[in-house]
Amino acid sequence: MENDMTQLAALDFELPSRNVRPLRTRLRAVLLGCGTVNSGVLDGLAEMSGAVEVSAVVTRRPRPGKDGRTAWLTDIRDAFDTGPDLVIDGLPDCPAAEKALELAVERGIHVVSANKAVIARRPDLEVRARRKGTRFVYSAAVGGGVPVLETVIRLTSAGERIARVRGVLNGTSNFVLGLLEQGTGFDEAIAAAQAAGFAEADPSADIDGLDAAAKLALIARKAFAFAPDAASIPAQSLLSLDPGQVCGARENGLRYRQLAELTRLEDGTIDARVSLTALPEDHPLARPENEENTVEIVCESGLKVVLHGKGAGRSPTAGAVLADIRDLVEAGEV
Ligand SMILES: NC(=O)C1=CN([C@@H]2O[C@H](COP(=O)(O)OP(=O)(O)OC[C@H]3O[C@@H](n4cnc5c(N)ncnc54)[C@H](OP(=O)(O)O)[C@@H]3O)[C@@H](O)[C@H]2O)C=CC1
Ligand SMILES: N[C@@H](CCO)C(=O)O
Repeated sequence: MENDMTQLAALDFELPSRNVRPLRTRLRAVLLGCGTVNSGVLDGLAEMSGAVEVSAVVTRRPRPGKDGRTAWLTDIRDAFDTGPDLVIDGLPDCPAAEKALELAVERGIHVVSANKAVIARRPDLEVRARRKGTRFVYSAAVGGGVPVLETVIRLTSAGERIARVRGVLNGTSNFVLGLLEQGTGFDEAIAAAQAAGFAEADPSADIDGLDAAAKLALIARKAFAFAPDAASIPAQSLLSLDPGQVCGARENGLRYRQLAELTRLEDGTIDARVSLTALPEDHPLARPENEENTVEIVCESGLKVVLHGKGAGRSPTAGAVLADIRDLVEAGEV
């Protein structure tokens, strides 16, 4: 057959380039943590045409003292004393992170965070930031590079009522299940997820479904204006599965997935759960491989949106953090 592609006439239209377009404002930022996520953010900020000056980076272990205009510190309060407009939180779930976000909100500093555990546990921080008129955004906290919260927000802004959100929201558990299917042992599989930078500082959060539950709590805020307690969301641990069961299921055309689910019930209440489910291998939610996430959003109108992509790791997650930063700078709020 001849080439059957339609030739489209090109209009004179200049595509915007995010890399070269100068941003309107310049802001001072503090990076909390410089591990998997924030090391990628730091690299990305260097390419933002000088729109963001990093006044300090805080890590747990000391690093060389000063790098250009950036101070490398181990004390979070010292970093706040550099007078940031923005705090970029790439800390693990820990009391220091919770205190840092409290301090940022108290001082009227904008927050971009990837720290779903802390944000889920402390809905008051977002509420207080909103009252103060400062940004408190966390796109990277759910789905890594997959725009889950962004899509939910967009759908509700368009007047859609969300009925259900369901999918694989934890990259580590998916990665581990994939290795178990191939006969790898549990400990080895978790160690591989840690080495790849997918797992939480305490990987039991991934394995026991707590990370997925925290993500459901954040989705519920945007989908239903409701802040459930993530700790009360029932979650089934991967440890309840025998690795042989995972292998055996695969041989029979089934794939175990850690499924996170949020449903608006007829009486208006919200049901949330994280469970391990053996799905037929051609089921759309069986599709994510390795650290990928797949999420289905169903609206009462019948509209269904399926999102799929890398749910964890340096580059996709840093990309989502950088997009939040760029939105903030472009909005000219700093
Ligand atoms: N990794 C991923 O794929 C994703 C992670 N997230 C979230 O992003 C956040 C960061 O994750 P990730 O980058 O993987 O974590 P890492 O463990 O790679 O990095 C954590 C960083 O925080 C620093 N740190 C830890 N505790 C303290 C403390 N008490 N005071 C000062 N600094 C501290 C560490 O310092 P040091 O370097 O000295 O150890 C390190 O630089 C977490 O909340 C995670 O849930 C969200 C989406 C995806
Ligand atoms: N530990 C998380 C990081 C991304 O949120 C995961 O594996 O999904």
